[in-house]
Amino acid sequence: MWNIARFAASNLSRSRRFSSAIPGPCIVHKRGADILHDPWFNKDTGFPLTERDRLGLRGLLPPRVISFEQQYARFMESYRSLEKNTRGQSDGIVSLAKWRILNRLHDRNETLYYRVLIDNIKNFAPVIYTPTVGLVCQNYSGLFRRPRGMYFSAKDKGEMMSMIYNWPAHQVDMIVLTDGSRILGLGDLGVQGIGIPIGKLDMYVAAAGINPQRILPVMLDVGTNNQKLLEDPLYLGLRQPRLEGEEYLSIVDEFMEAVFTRWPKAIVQFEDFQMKWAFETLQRYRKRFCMFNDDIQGTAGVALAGLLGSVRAQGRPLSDFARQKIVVVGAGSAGLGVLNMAAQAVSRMSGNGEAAVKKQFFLLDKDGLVTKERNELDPSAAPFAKDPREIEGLREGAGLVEVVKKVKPHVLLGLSGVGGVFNEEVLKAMRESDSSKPAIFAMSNPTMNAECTAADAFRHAGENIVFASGSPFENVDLGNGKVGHVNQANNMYLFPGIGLGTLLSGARFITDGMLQAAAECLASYMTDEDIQNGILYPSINSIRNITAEVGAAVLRAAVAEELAEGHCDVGPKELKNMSKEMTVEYVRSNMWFPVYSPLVHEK
Ligand SMILES: NC(=O)C1=CN([C@@H]2O[C@H](COP(=O)(O)OP(=O)(O)OC[C@H]3O[C@@H](n4cnc5c(N)ncnc54)[C@H](O)[C@@H]3O)[C@@H](O)[C@H]2O)C=CC1
Ligand SMILES: CC(=O)C(=O)O
Ligand SMILES: [Mg+2]
Repeated sequence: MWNIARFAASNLSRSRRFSSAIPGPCIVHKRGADILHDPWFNKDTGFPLTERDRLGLRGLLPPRVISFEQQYARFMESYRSLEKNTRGQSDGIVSLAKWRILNRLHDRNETLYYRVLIDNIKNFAPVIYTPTVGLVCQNYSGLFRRPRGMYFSAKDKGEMMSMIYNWPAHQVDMIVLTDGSRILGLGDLGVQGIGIPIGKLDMYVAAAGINPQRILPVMLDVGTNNQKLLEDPLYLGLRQPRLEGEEYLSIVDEFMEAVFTRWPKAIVQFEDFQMKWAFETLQRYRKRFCMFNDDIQGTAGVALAGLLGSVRAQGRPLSDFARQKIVVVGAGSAGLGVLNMAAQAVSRMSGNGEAAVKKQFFLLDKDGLVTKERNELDPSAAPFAKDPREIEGLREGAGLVEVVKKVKPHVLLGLSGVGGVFNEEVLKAMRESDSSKPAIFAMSNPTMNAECTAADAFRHAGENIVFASGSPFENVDLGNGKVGHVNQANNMYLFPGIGLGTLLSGARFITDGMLQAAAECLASYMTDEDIQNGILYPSINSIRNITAEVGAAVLRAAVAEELAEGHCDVGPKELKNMSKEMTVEYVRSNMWFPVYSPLVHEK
C-alpha cells in the first residue's frame, strides 16, 4: 500500500525545491462538463466543493471529495494490481497493459498523470518512452482512442497557416515533430510514429518541467513506404507513398512558417526523420528558426559525454580522448552526429584541425567498413571514410569482426538499429582491446534492436568493460557479489535541458556552442568514484537535477554568444548578471510541477 505520509513529506520537500509548486490560480474558459472532459483542468473527484459551485460542477460528480494524495495512492494501487495480475504473461502484453493504464490517466487528468510520472520516472520511463513506445507506434492505429497533438498531412498543403490556429493553447513552447520515416530502429511507421513526439514531450514535462499546456506533438504525414501499413485497412495515415524532393520540403517549409508565425518563440525538435531529411532539414532551418535535430545533435552530446567518461574510467586524463580508437557501427543520422561532435571535441583538445583528428575513428555501415573506395560514398559519411593506405590489412567493406580484431578499439559504439550485430565473436574480439576498460555502447532502440544485451556484453567481452545501451537493461550479476553496471546512453539526458535552457534564454537559434555546453555539463556531472565503478551517466531518478544543470549550461552559452534575449520578465541583462549557481536555480524555479491549482473561470 502506498504510504500517504511519505508522499506528503516528499511533496513538501519538493515544493521547497520548486518554488512554482505553490499553486497560483489557473484561468479556464470553460465550465461544467467541458472541464471534466478536459485533461488539462480535470481533477476528477478532487474538485473542492466551493470550486464545484464556482464552475458549475455541482451534481456532475459523486458528492465526496477525494484528495490528490488519495487519488495518487489509488492509481498506484491499480498499477501494482495490474503488475501482479499480468505476471507470467508475455512482455509485449504486459508492456501494452501498463502503457494503456498510464495513457488512460493521461487522457483524463494530466496533473495526476504527470505527478505519478515524475515520482516514478525510473519505472514509468520504459513504458511511456523507449522501449514500449516503439511497440505502441507499431500498433498505434489499433490502439488509437483519442487524438493527441496535431496532424498535418500532404493533403493540407496551403491550409497549415490557418490549421495551426486550431490548437487550443494560446502559447506553445516546445514542439516535437516527426514524419514517422525512421521510428527508433523500427523503420518507416508512417502516421503511427506520433507516439514518439508524445513520449519525448512527456519526458520534457517530467524532466524539464515544461508546462504540459505548452507542448505540442506533431506528425507530418507525407505518406509511407511501409507496404504492410499501406495494405492495413485500419491504418490511420495517408495511404500513399512518401512525398519526395521539393514536394516533401514544401510541406515542411509550410509547417515551419505556420508554427513560427503563430508562436515566434517556440522551439521545434526534429525527431526520427530518415537520414537524408534529418540532415537536409537541419541545414535548411537551423539558422532561420529555433530548432534542433535530437537524433543528430542530442544523441551526439550524450555519446560524447559517455566517451569522455570511458576515458576517465581507464584512469586517464581527458586529453587522452585524442588517442582513443573508436569504432562506430551505423553511418546514419545518429552515428554521423556522434562522429562529428567527437571530432570537434578532439580538435579542440588537441589544437589540430578536424581533418587531422579523424584517424582514430572507424565507421561501418550495412556494407562494412566505409572507405574512400566506396561506390556512391554518402557526402555526410565522406569525412570519416578511411583512406585505404592508412588502414593496413583492412579493405573497403571489411566486416565488423575483422575491424575489431585489427583495430583493437577502446570503444565499440552501435547506432545501426540492428539487434544482435555485436555478436559473440565481435564481443570476444573486444577482449583484445587496447583499453584497460573497453567501452561497449549498444545504443540502438528499442531493446530488441540493441546491438547486444548487457548480459552478453559482460559474458563475452569480460567483466572489466563499461557498458551502455539506448534502452534500459537490468544491471548484470557477475557472481562473487560483483555487479556489471548498465548505463542508459539515451538522448533523454540532454534534449530536455537543451529545450528548457534555450527557452529561458530566449535565443532565436540553437548553436553548436550551446549544444557543446550541454554535452560538457553532462560529461562533468559524474564523480570519479562513480566513473571508476563503471557509472557513466546519472540515475534517471535525478533527471530533473541533471536537466536543471544542462539547461543552465545551455542558457549561459547563449548569454556568452550574446544570443539571449530573455524570457518573460527576465531580460538579457539579468541573465548576464546571474552566477552559474543562480542560473541553475533560475532554471529550476521555472520548472512546472503538477499540483491542483485553483481554477478561475473567465469568459
Ligand atoms: N540511444 C539514443 O539516444 C539514440 C539511439 N538511436 C538509435 O540509433 C539507431 C539508428 O538511428 P539513425 O542513425 O537515425 O538511423 P539511420 O537509418 O539513419 O542509420 C542506420 C545506419 O546503420 C547502418 N546499418 C544497417 N545495418 C547495419 C549492419 N548490419 N551493420 C552495420 N551498420 C548497419 C545503415 O547502413 C545506416 O548507416 C536507431 O535504432 C535509433 O533508435 C538514435 C538516436 C538516439
Ligand atoms: C532515443 C532516440 O531518439 C531514438 O532512438 O531515436
Ligand atoms: Mg529519436
